[in-house]
This record gives sequence, C-alpha cells and structure tokens, in this order.
Amino acid sequence: MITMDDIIREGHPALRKVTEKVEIPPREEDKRILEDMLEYLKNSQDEQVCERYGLRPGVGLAAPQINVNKRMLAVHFTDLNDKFYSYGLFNPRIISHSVERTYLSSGEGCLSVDREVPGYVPRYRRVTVKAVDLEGNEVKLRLKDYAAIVFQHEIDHLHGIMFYDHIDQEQPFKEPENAKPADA
Ligand SMILES: CC(C)(C)[C@H](NC(=O)Nc1cc(F)cc(F)c1)C(=O)N(CC(=O)NO)CC1CCCC1
Ligand SMILES: [Zn+2]
Repeated sequence: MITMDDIIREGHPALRKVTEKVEIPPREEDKRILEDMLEYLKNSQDEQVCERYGLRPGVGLAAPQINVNKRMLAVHFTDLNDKFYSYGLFNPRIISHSVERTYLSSGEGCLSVDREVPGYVPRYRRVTVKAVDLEGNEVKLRLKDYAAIVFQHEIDHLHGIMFYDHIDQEQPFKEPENAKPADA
C-alpha cells in the first residue's frame, strides 16, 4: 500500500517533470500502480486506516507524487453538490474549457507541499476531460467548480506544475478576473 513515505515533497525534481504518456491498453504494472493510488485516497479518508498508517487525507493524487513518471491520476471525493467522483485515469487531457474561472476562497494545498502557501489559485470554472479509465474505456467528463479544480490540480502535476505557480505573487488574494469562488 502507498503511505506518506512514498509521497515525494516539493524540491524533488520529479515534481517538475512532464510525464510520459501511458501505453494503451495499459500494462498490468501500470494498472497496479493506478489502483494503489486510488486505494491511497480511499485509505486516507478512512479514519481507522488513516490514523493507523499516519496518512494525510487526500482527494486526488498524481503519479509524479509517488515518483512515477507516467501520465496517470486518481481522484476520490464528493463535490459541494454531493456528486461523487472516484476514478483512476490514464492520459487525462483537457479537451475544452470555459473562459470563466473559479477558485477556492481557502486557497489550495498539496500532499507534496508541507507548508501553507496562501493565495487564490485561479482555474477554469468548467473543463471537459478525456481519458482512459482502469477498465481501458475512453471516458469524457464534463466538470465544473470544485470537481473542475481537483482535476486541474492533478492534471497540472502531470505537466510539472504546482498550485502555487498560479498564485499572483504581488496580490495573492486579489479577486481573479472573470471568476467566482467555487466554495462561496
Ligand atoms: C492537500 C490536501 C489539503 C490534503 C488536499 N485536500 C483537500 O483539499 N481537502 C480534503 C481532503 C480530504 F481527503 C477530505 C476532505 F474532506 C477534504 C488534497 O487532497 N489535495 C490533493 C493533492 O494534493 N493532489 O495532488 C489538494 C487539493 C487542492 C485543490 C484540489 C486538490
Ligand atoms: Zn497536489
């Protein structure tokens, strides 16, 4: 199982690499890694398991965060409208997005960042994501608000981008243009 010891932290060069696309159909080894990533998220949200193994509760995890240079991510969360998302995805890509943007009024954190980095992280309010799921099926997801934020945060990791790269250094809490908070 994946524990916090397997999650690399900022400063590790693997977090700044652009990941390699995964061969489709996915090999058993790649499926195993992605299943382990999804299992981490489930474990981290289970009070007993989280406590026993000292896990940080997470809603999403990208392969670079466990030092795997492959384009895959896992998400496991319920959004603010109680819609449930639980996916292991290969080669996810944003195929279209809104002009309108959104952000979390509380800012963002990251399982690979052991410090607070204050500031709004502007993201697209709506994104359409295409990917291949753990069963090898092509999926097309239309996401908005919190769900769109989680997926963009994870897809950023696949391109070596950290959430704080998006924060306006001069005015971290300036209202982003053409945006409304996802958690208002
Ligand atoms: C970094 C951390 C603060 C742990 C963040 N969690 C989070 O935002 N809320 C959360 C987590 C739970 F498990 C249960 C719950 F109710 C609330 C998170 O998982 N990530 C994932 C990550 O680091 N992926 O690389 C960061 C989020 C910031 C915005 C989207 C994902
Ligand atoms: Zn992260």
